[in-house]
Amino acid sequence: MEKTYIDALPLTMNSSEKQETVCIFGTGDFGRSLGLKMLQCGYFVVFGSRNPQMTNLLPNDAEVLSYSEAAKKSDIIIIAIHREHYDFLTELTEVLNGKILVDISNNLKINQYPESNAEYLAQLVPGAHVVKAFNTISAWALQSGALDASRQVFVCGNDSKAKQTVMDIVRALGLTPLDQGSLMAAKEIEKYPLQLFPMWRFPFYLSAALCIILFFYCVVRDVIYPYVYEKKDNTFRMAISIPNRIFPITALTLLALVYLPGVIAAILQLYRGTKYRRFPNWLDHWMLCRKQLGLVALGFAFLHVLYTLVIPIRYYVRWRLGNLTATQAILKKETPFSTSTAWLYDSYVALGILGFFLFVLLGITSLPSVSNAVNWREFRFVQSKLGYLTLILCTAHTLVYGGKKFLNPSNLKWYLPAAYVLGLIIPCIVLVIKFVLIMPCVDNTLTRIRQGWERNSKH
Ligand SMILES: Cc1cc2nc3c(=O)[nH]c(=O)nc-3n(C[C@H](O)[C@H](O)[C@H](O)COP(=O)(O)OP(=O)(O)OC[C@H]3O[C@@H](n4cnc5c(N)ncnc54)[C@H](O)[C@@H]3O)c2cc1C
Ligand SMILES: NC(=O)C1=CN([C@@H]2O[C@H](COP(=O)(O)OP(=O)(O)OC[C@H]3O[C@@H](n4cnc5c(N)ncnc54)[C@H](OP(=O)(O)O)[C@@H]3O)[C@@H](O)[C@H]2O)C=CC1
Ligand code: HEM
Ligand SMILES: [Fe+3]
Repeated sequence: MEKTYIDALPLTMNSSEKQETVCIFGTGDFGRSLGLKMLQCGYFVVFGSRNPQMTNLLPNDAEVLSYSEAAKKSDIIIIAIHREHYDFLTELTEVLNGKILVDISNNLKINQYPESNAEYLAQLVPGAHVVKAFNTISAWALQSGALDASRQVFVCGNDSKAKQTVMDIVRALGLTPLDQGSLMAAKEIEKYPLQLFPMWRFPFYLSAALCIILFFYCVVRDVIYPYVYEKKDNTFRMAISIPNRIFPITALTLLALVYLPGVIAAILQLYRGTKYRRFPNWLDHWMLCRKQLGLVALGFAFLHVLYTLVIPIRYYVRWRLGNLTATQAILKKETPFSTSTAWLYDSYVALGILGFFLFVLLGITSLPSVSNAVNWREFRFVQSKLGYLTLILCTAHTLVYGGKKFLNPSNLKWYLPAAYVLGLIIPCIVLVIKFVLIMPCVDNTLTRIRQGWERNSKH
């Protein structure tokens, strides 16, 4: 028989200690991958199968029996079968009674059934202890070892001893068990593998909407307006200069929206005079998505820096510079050096660089390997204190860039101000309110509330 890759693997450790036996129902993708992993981690595995003689894909150290025979061999039975095929388990209630049944199943869509698969299994075999686990791990990741993405195994069950036993197996396989409580949590756990970036949706939709609105705004001001009034074809601006307005303004707006909920939370806590009331759902959800908002903002800031780097090599910039020089040479006219303008340009670029530096630092601290290495106070110092400093620097960068243009009526086109003015609205609101909140009289009250003081305390 040709050597399959399975034979080559050093499957079981030659340990004298008693190998715990685990039974796996189902010899499909997941059953096989989990069985192989368990053998490698020192367990003895018995497979239950409809056709025990078909064992070529299974590790040779494993035993393959009929479902009823296999169930007798172990107190722990992992059901690696689709929920649709559970009904045969009702014929095995005798032998399954008192045993731990591990439900690992997922469905194809959220809320496909009224109850979770694990609760359905508990209804089918009421005498067994059903524990939900492993459903967020993929068979492929188990097999290939590329578990970095999903090392976490969400576990829930009504019998704490049974849950502990399963969590010990999860740890023995080198995975991280997360106790989610009673079997009622199974419904939520079965949703996890079906969700697609749940916390990234709001930031993505918001930034897409911002980019679209800003694109049309800039096209009206920078392309249509000059065409109507000066017959100038500025359509080429849509390649670099308009994106280099859209991206930084989106980055700045999103950055401000990261800190706006903290400010709203503070105002709510001051207004209510307590911290013991839940925030409205929209604010809670917004708070929970701040990391994703911040990282998307950082992405746009990176784009802005890249687009800015290419400004000097753009044909339009070099043409304009060359033209200006030639005109000055012909007219023998020189533009006197203006220190204030030099100051203005260098300072706004310097502010942008410093803002961007801190922005990247925020991004680095949000990497799990870094955020796990700092304590909560350090994390909050970076994320909150330095976060606000980032917002201040980037807002100042934009304000100084706008400089005097801001007040110049000729800058209005069809009464529309320059796009960067729109980008300054939310950051300035956040910074002004934050400035009020850190006033000692306000800050002391807020700190007391956050330490548990209540204005209308009942005790
Ligand atoms: C690039 C980048 C990366 C980021 N990465 C992360 C990240 O990894 N993790 C992260 O959390 N944020 C991240 N953020 C978002 C932001 O930096 C943090 O959320 C930061 O802590 C917000 O600070 P804050 O002062 O606005 O509010 P906070 O410091 O969160 O809160 C201000 C006050 O509000 C109260 N409060 C806060 N949340 C609640 C709540 N849910 N219920 C009741 N009271 C509450 C607290 O008492 C707190 O003192 C990132 C931002 C950026 C730009
Ligand atoms: N694949 C994955 O990455 C993951 C799978 N899961 C869950 O694990 C369970 C198994 O998934 P997977 O291994 O991929 O599925 P497969 O279809 O590959 O295997 C299912 C196994 O169930 C057994 N079975 C028992 N009765 C029936 C029946 N009537 N019809 C068909 N098969 C039957 C079969 O084993 P036999 O022929 O030996 O009886 C079959 O091999 C599912 O609940 C799935 O949601 C969870 C996380 C990830
Ligand atoms: C290395 C860092 C940075 C550099 C060198 C830089 C440089 C520049 C330059 C040269 C401009 C003018 C662009 C033009 O005239 O076409 C500009 C505009 C702008 N920058 Fe930056 N910047 C940096 C970081 C940032 C960051 C981090 C933000 C905000 C999060 C930001 C927000 C803006 C905004 C809003 C504008 C105005 C865009 C417009 O309306 O034209 N910049 N920046
Ligand atoms: Fe969410």
